[in-house]
Amino acid sequence: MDYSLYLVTGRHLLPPGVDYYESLEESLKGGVTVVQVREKTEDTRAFVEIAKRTQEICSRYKVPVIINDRIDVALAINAVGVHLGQTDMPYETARQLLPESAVIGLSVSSPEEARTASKLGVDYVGIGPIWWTTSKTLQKDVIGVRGVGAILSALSPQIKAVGIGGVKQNNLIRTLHGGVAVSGRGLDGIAVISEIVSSPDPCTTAQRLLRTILSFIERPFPHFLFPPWPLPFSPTHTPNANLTQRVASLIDDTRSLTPLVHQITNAVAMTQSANVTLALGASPIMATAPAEMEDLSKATSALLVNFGTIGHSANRSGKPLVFDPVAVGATTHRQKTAHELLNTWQATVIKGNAAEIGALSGLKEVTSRGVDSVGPGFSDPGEVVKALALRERCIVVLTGADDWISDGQSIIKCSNGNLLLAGITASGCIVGTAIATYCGAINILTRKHSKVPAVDHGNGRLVHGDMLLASVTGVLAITVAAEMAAERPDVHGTGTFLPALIDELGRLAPNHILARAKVAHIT
Ligand SMILES: Cc1ncc(COP(=O)(O)OP(=O)(O)O)c(N)n1
Ligand SMILES: Cc1nc(C(=O)O)sc1CCOP(=O)(O)O
Repeated sequence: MDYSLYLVTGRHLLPPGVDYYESLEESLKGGVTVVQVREKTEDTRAFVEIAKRTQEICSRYKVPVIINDRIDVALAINAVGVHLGQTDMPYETARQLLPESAVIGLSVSSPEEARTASKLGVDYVGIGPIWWTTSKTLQKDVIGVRGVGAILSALSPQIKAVGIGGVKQNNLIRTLHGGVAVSGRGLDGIAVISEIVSSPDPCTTAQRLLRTILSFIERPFPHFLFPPWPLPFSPTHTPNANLTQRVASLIDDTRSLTPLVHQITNAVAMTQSANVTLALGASPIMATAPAEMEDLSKATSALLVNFGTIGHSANRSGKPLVFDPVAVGATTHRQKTAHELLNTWQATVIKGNAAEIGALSGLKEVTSRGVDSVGPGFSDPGEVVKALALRERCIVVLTGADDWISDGQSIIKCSNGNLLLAGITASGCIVGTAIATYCGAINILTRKHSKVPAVDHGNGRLVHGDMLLASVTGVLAITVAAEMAAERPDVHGTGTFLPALIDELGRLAPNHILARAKVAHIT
């Protein structure tokens, strides 16, 4: 069975005047790999008739047919198998009634149901509902892509898995990219009704869906979010150059690339963030009107957002998205919003202090007091960032006395900085600004040198370039400049420190990084 593009039929959702069998044939031409006949209102005789004709058409394309719920109909037409819900006939009974070779799938919507399905030894599971859908009245909560990840983590690796519920072309990449277990296991396919059935051109729609699905399922780097291919940034870079050398060069390159960095941030941080962007040689734009987000996402190099709902445009345009979950642990509202956001768009980098990263990770070692962190700190901060990076499929940056950065594989510890940094407002925000600036610069460089199109989801990547390097560079730029500022004779406290910091960021050069950076590659 090839589960890549699993069509569940829905005759009630066909466009007016479109014949079901013609639409089915078009979707098969487009590459649908398995068809489930789902009839909720027809009587048995009509169901059998529809299933039989469906099977005749599918057999011409060598595509297997599965029957929804009804063992008797599956037996009547000698279907390849059945799909059962949690309240349908028990799996064990269906197994006894059906031929040994029959494929049996089960719907699951929680890790517990996935563990039960694993014990039963079903052939595949349908995981959902991933997104909201009107194709059926949902009895369960939407699980989101992170729910898919949790279910896949609980599922036996032998059991195949398709995702279902509200999957459309515009959320397919997020679904496949985000719906991944911590082990790196992803979905084996996507099941859809309306996106194909209601399409005026089911063949083209199926083709497009399949192309994207295959780019993820056959992805060459299954465990990497950002494959560490060598990036020929400039003549000063060699693929094997060490991290500090590459950071130093990126700081230099950014001044000539002048990335346009879109930032949606707190009023208190806005001026500072804009000044830091300028000092790093980039260009800030602090627009907030929702109506201009789509246009801006095409022109900008990166987006930094604390709380907002505009991440989709950046994802669609293939631009890096830095998420700063400011004080996420401080209120239930912020926690709910952060989870909703992370469910619906893909962050490239999440940056936070210990309380923010702890809240997103569900850890209690550090808690929030407003925007600040209180508590003993994490016993193993490297593992905390690594685990969150794996879960959220992005880079995670934990700021503090030491800064910890991980892409889910490597853990990097940076130990620069000065206590005065903690004394100015929005110091965390400006680290986000610097990271977004370097993500933007890397995005420009990668596109320029590897000649990838503006948006290329062909190989399952949302953004191109080494965003781990960008994150380390952002952290080092601020912390090294902070050391330089604090050492100046004209700096006497936080009041004089802030303008000095902007000055030092403005003159920050590769030699400062090379002389001062304290970077440890933990793994
Ligand atoms: C592939 C796939 N996954 C899930 C379902 C849902 O099945 P079920 O829970 O039985 O709900 P109904 O389809 O019967 O409404 C499915 N049909 N296919
Ligand atoms: C049949 C079905 N089962 C679901 C589940 O979550 O178990 S969601 C769903 C409907 C899928 O249709 P569409 O692709 O149009 O959203």
